[in-house]
Amino acid sequence: MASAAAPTTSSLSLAARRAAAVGPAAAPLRRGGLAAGCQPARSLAFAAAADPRLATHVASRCRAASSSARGTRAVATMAKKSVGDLTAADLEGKRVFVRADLNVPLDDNQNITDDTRVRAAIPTIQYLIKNGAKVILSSHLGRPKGVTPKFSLAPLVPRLSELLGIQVTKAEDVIGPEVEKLVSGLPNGSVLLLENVRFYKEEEKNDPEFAKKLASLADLYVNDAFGTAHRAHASTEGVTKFLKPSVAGFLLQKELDYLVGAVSSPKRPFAAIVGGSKVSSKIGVIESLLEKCDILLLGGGMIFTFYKAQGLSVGSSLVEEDKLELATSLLAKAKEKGVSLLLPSDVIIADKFAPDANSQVVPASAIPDGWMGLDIGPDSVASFSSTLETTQTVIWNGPMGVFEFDKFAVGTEAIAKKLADLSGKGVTTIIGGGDSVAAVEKVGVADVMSHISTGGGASLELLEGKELPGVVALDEAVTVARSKL
Ligand SMILES: Nc1ncnc2c1ncn2[C@@H]1O[C@H](COP(=O)(O)OP(=O)(O)O)[C@@H](O)[C@H]1O
Ligand SMILES: O=C(OP(=O)(O)O)[C@H](O)COP(=O)(O)O
Repeated sequence: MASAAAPTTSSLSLAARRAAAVGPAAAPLRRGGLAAGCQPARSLAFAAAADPRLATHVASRCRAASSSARGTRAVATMAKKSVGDLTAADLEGKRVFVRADLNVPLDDNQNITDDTRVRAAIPTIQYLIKNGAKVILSSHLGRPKGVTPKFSLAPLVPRLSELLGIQVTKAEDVIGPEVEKLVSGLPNGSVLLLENVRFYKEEEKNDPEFAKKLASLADLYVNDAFGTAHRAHASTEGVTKFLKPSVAGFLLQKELDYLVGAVSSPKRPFAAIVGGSKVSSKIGVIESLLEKCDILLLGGGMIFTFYKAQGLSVGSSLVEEDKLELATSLLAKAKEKGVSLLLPSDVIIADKFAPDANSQVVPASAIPDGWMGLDIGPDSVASFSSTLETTQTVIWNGPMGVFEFDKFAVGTEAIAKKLADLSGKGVTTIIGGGDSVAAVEKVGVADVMSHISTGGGASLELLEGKELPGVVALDEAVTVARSKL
């Protein structure tokens, strides 16, 4: 069984949580894709920052086009009414319940150590306050069991106020008379942050009575909590039954545009890079991407299960013995679908699972007993890089090696730099949450990527082709496309 254990996710910060061609050598690439101008390329992200309504309209048009062109259920059902569809006439003086994902990492002194999710929540809130709404902002933080002071949302207030340029008020509770009093005193264009919604166990139980109480605070609902959209909780799903309209915020919409829209109708060639520790946790993603991509590059701990399935010696590398058949069938499936599946041709091996392990580069077919592969080697980096040069869209999920150890972060960092380089050349680059986001941030190239997901679990579910309850519950924007399905 596996002898190399990956660091546990709980030991990492949120950010950190947060080739030998063995398939067909050079299978012909499928062509096709969506009409020009309908790719959610970087220009859309910039447009969203400058004028969210513009981005909304471009994105809606693209989603409508992709739905009718391909008739895919996932794309059509993800076409949701947007906050950008609401005007000042809809919003002025209205109480708007905004569910955001402000689940940020805090240090021992309650300082925010990564404010990505706070910054990502700003465009929606800003749009609402500019249009005269009264924003009732809700989020969870951590996984508290009941009221737990260290999980209070109080540390969020200064950063939110700074980013919004107004003083955000905070309620001491989530529902109840005190909160109602604060809401009734809100002036237009203000923000009231509710306390951690998970202080109520009814939240995660999606209790209808609790959802009704949340809803009673407001006139309409905006869900911008992408990172929590895979949870059917009272503030993400239940509340929509009592508030109309229920619409998507700009962040949620952008995540869907990239993780569903760009992946369903990519500019081709479309490459997927999948890494991480185990093949078992990425089966759904690999199977789903095999239906869509032209090229699949595999890295991380999972490659050793593929090597072993092909009869190679893997030393004491991470192997899932019960997934050998699965690995063989995934290779066969790639061949059948005409997808170029590349495994690394060389690896960096270590004599122990530790940052100071002795290491050497060996061909994938020559891992000695007692040594374990912890990163992809230089030939693989070169080969993956030249393959990526041919692409127009790349999605990446999972590191190429044990990037938490500097010695074995080289492959992951090289891929991050390559994607940054391609992004600069107009390739759509999507980083699908989890540890690859941490790697991109570590290399300092996060800003140049087309899209970096703010949700690990949520992006994984989307990439597996699942629908997210927090999205499904929102009002539809496109009715014509649905009726064609
Ligand atoms: N060769 C390897 N052997 C053991 N663990 C690995 C290897 N390559 C990567 N990992 C580990 O995989 C973990 C990330 O896996 P996973 O959680 O599946 O990815 P993600 O968070 O991106 O979805 C990292 O902690 C990394 O150290
Ligand atoms: O951090 C989150 O998810 P992620 O770790 O999968 O990115 C979200 O805030 C969801 O939190 P949860 O997994 O406690 O529901």
